Amino acid sequence: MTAIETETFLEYILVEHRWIIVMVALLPVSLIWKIWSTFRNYVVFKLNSAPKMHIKKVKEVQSQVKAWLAGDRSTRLCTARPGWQAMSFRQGIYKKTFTNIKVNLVDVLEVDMENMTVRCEPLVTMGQLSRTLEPLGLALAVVPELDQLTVGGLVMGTGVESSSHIYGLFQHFCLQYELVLADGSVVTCSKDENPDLFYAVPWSYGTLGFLTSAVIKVVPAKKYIRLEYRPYNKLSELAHHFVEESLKDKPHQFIEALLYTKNSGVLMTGNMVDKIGDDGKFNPIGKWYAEWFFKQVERHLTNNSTAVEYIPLRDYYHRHTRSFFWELQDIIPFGNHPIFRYLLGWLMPPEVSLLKLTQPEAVTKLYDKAHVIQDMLVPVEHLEKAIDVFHEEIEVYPIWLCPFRVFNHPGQLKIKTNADSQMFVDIGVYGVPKAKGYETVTSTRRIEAFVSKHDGFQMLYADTYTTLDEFRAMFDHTLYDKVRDSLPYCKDAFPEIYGKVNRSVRK
Ligand SMILES: Cc1cc2nc3c(=O)[nH]c(=O)nc-3n(C[C@H](O)[C@H](O)[C@H](O)COP(=O)(O)OP(=O)(O)OC[C@H]3O[C@@H](n4cnc5c(N)ncnc54)[C@H](O)[C@@H]3O)c2cc1C
Ligand SMILES: NC(=O)C1=CN([C@@H]2O[C@H](COP(=O)(O)OP(=O)(O)OC[C@H]3O[C@@H](n4cnc5c(N)ncnc54)[C@H](OP(=O)(O)O)[C@@H]3O)[C@@H](O)[C@H]2O)C=CC1
Ligand SMILES: CC(C)=CCC[C@@H](C)[C@H]1CC[C@@]2(C)C3=C(CC[C@]12C)[C@@]1(C)CC[C@H](O)C(C)(C)[C@@H]1CC3
Repeated sequence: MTAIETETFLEYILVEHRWIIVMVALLPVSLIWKIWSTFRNYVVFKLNSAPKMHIKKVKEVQSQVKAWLAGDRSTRLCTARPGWQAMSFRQGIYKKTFTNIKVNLVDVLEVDMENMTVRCEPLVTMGQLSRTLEPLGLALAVVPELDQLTVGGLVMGTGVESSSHIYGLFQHFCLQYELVLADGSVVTCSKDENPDLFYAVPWSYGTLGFLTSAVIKVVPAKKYIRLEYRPYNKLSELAHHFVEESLKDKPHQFIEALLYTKNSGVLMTGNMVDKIGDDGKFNPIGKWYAEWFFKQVERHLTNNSTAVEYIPLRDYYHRHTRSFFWELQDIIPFGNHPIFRYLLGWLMPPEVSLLKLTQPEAVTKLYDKAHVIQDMLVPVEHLEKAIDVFHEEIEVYPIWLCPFRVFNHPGQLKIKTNADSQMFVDIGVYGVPKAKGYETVTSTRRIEAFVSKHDGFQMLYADTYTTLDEFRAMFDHTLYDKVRDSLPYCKDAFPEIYGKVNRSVRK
């Protein structure tokens, strides 16, 4: 990485040898935190008190909003969840000036086996949910892979994973939302009840109301994933098969690809199975001693032959958690070394919140200057062209490729076709850019322009450098504006989406 000036000795250690702080302080504290939250979840569940408490907890949210309403309304509203706890690189500066509403709703409320749904409060995490559903033989239709992602963040933002080519984004398999609005009322919405609000909530980033629960579709789950790895040494071939697999009438249940260079990558297709077959080996990739998943996948490229493995379901869902995709290698460079894995692998990964809390200004500057974290969503037919552009502008590998379907619903994600849905690909670039002449703002802006021109979208947990007009051109605000006009006090209480996601309101 580029050298950056540091002011104190502690800062020097944090920048140049961040792993020391991580090993000495963050990993042990993370462990204590994990033990506490597991214990707390267990007690709450055993006492089964959460469903009864839900209405009371929603009333607490309402009374905070009503107190704001009764005041001079000179500030706006956001959740009180501190920025360092959120699963993105940035923290919202607006949290300091807006009135913070405590939405302390952390529980799984109900699993409805008949209707195949789960009702959750917004702070339920993906890890908690997959643990809850697994013993019941169920899973979310799509499980965004990082354990700490929350239902609230995924509903108000978006979620995507390797089964999204079938089920779509997180919003596409959410059936109902319960919200506290700016006038202090509680409403529920679904495709049949308050449909405008229902379709405007996804990608609204908490600018229409506070989510207090969501009903989400679940699917039957099996014990293992049979995963087939297919290496390619030509981008056009990989892209062709990637698109072909995603568009099949009866596609594999999971599709994902990792590109290791512009022309080499591994396509993975998977299906749930109950038994381990004899055409491949059992690989529990979630075990503490297991090699990081993206490193294991890379080996299939070197072997240059198709291979099959059987992976336990939860291990598969959270396969990128232990190494934060490939981001942890910049923080703990020896994190994948066998000695480290066998001795301390069980402590991994460190809590993102603790990493964020202890991140000095100098590291933030370093990431600003010489690190990319972006997910760009483009119609799948532009995959090859997009990789060319990404290679020229950024040159970061591995690249994450995940196909997903966007259904032709009203809302901010407008597709330019009359068909029921359109296939997209999420191109995830995370790492240190190697492209000559890379400059954060100008290069990202060029990529954003390419994505917009090709009817794509940018994921907004990442930094957007678009102007308000460019942003409004990328995301259709017609329904969103209509809903904001119709909801009492909404515009007083919340800024527009852009006001919460643009680079200048985040640090
Ligand atoms: C309907 C339902 C409501 C829940 N409510 C909450 C909640 O309010 N707050 C919270 O923190 N956690 C709740 N949980 C469970 C919780 O999220 C996880 O179980 C928790 O993360 C503990 O995981 P574990 O791996 O330590 O427990 P584990 O012991 O591995 O798994 C959970 C245990 O719960 C049992 N179990 C699962 N579903 C049911 C059910 N419907 N009835 C009886 N037993 C069941 C499983 O058999 C298993 O023994 C709920 C789960 C369900 C299914
Ligand atoms: N695989 C995937 O799909 C991945 C997705 N992500 C992204 O990460 C984000 C989720 O991270 P997470 O830490 O869970 O969420 P965050 O705390 O980052 O919240 C994201 C947004 O949702 C709003 N929000 C959250 N809860 C509520 C609520 N109850 N009511 C109203 N608004 C709410 C927040 O508003 P406020 O600012 O007021 O708190 C914020 O604008 C999403 O944007 C998602 O796209 C990241 C990695 C992987
Ligand atoms: C749509 C998909 C699959 C998105 C995956 C996004 C991940 C790669 C992102 C989400 C959270 C994320 C921004 C994060 C980081 C890297 C990239 C992550 C893991 C890191 C770990 C980079 C190092 C930083 O110092 C810090 C610890 C603050 C962040 C935390 C969040």
